[in-house]
Amino acid sequence: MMTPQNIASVLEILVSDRRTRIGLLSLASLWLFRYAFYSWRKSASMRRLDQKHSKRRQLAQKRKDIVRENFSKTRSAENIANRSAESLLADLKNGKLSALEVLHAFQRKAFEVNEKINCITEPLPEAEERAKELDQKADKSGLLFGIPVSVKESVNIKGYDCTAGLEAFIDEIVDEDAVTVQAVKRHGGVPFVRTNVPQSLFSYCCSNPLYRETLNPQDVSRSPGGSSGGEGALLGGGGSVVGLGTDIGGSLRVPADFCGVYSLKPTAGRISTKGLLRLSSGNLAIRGVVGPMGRDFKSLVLLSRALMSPEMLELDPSLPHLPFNEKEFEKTDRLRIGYFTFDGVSKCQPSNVRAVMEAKSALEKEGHELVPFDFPTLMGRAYPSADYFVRLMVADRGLRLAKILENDRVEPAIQTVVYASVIPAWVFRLLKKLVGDEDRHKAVMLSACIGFSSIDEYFGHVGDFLLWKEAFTQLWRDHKLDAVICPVFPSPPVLKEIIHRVTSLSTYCQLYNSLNYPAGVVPVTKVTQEDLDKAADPNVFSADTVLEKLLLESSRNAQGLSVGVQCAALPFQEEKCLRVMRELEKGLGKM
Ligand SMILES: CCCCCCCCCCCCCCCCCC(=O)NCCO
Repeated sequence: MMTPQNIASVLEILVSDRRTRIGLLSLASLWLFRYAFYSWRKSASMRRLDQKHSKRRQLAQKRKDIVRENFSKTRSAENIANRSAESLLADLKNGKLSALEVLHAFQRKAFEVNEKINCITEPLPEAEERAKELDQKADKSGLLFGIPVSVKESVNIKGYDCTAGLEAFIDEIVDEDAVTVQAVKRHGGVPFVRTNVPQSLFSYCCSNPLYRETLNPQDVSRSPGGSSGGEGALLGGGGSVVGLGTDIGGSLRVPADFCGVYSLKPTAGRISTKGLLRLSSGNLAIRGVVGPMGRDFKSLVLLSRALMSPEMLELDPSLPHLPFNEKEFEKTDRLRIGYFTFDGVSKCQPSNVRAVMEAKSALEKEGHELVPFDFPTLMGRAYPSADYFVRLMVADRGLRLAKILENDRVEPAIQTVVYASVIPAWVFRLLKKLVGDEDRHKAVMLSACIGFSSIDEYFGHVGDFLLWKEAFTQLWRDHKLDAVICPVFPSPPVLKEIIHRVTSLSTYCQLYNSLNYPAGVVPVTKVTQEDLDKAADPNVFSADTVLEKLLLESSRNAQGLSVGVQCAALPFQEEKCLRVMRELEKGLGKM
């Protein structure tokens, strides 16, 4: 038996022998040398990385200086940046406003907002020339003529690197604008700033080692959400009126909800994704999309029209020929709309349930029929929807992401994906057995960590996923629904300290990515003290899972923050989706 005495005597024998002593010493020195070498190599590579970041930030600063000098020449025009795209467009077309003065007003405002919440990565100095060119034009017919448009950093802009905060892409200059940016330009839009994102876009945060953290314009202790967080924050802060974001699991919708603005996640295949950072483009089960965001509803519609215009279709002929259908959007007949406030996975706090119920009343006021659509109960349980989503999102067990991040600093939000990928799947399989299904969020995450042991298993899973999608659509048809309204997120905007932990709570958004249905966000209400009192009362609301408890903590002092609602329609029915959003706006008295 190994007692301390035994060990001591073995050690004594070992060190008493000269050759063993030399051998042990050599081994120890070798190990020390190796350790020192790797530590030196790691710190040298981190120093190189810091230099690379700092050089890139200097370039962004240079661009800021150029732009600041340009807009400083024009007098301050706060009232221009406050106006909707529709009202600006009218004056740009009748010549009361020039594209250059509108651009300068938005640049000034965007810089002002950026000082407080760090939402732009850099401005686009070439916007100055573009605005001047537009001012020389006799033909002012574009849908976005002279309107400044902000663009998420991961959307390609010719002459810039699109990094998503990843070291691997710094200084990789792209040679063509994304199709959506080209479409914006064809319609006379003026891309003017690039907005911040979380590292890799694979989270609902908005922080990366290169451009650092963006804060929520409504409350700087909170996150603007992600991944189109810089966009949401800039729009919510008033520094832009329309912008481009992307979404594979809620990235257009969570930031819109958290920042009190509007967005539309289109059906994958409706708007061209050519020219987006290709991080998850190989995932054909859950497809990433690019879509519009707006400070107000009409501005959102304006950009939606441009992004679904014949001009966009001409730029990407691989898409089905479905130009924006004005007739469908303008229809006024009575709609049958389903609603739900629990998806079977993430329990909504009282403020978020109330938002849906107020949206329901608003739509009823406009003459529409609202019916409960309790799909989790009707389909057995909704747990599979979240489970399908996460498992398919990391079907490679995060290996691709881990490889891209090999020489990078890794943000907390994606550390789980990167570090869990080196742990064998059987460990998670065992853990899942031990933990069970009671904590729904833990169970979903553990499923994701297990991944697939063969392509055969993966194909089988995708096959089941397709059947689940069919069953959902059938249920929708059985209920004769035109659309559905539901929460965007289960709580008000989240504190920045915990935003990296909410991945498995964003199930209301992920649902429509799994289904590939269009879904838009409308801000409906603001959190009240009464909502918070109800949330804190265990007789009214009980948080079930560890993460729901965390969210509840995070909602303290959230009074006054915006809460939105999602409106969804069947695939390729973006116009109907926007129509429901319009009806909701009317019912809420905003139009
Ligand atoms: C061994 C594998 C470890 C995985 C553990 C962690 C599970 C993560 C589950 C999946 C995460 C999915 C996050 C999706 C966020 C999407 C945000 C978004 O919409 N981004 C836009 C991209 O254009």
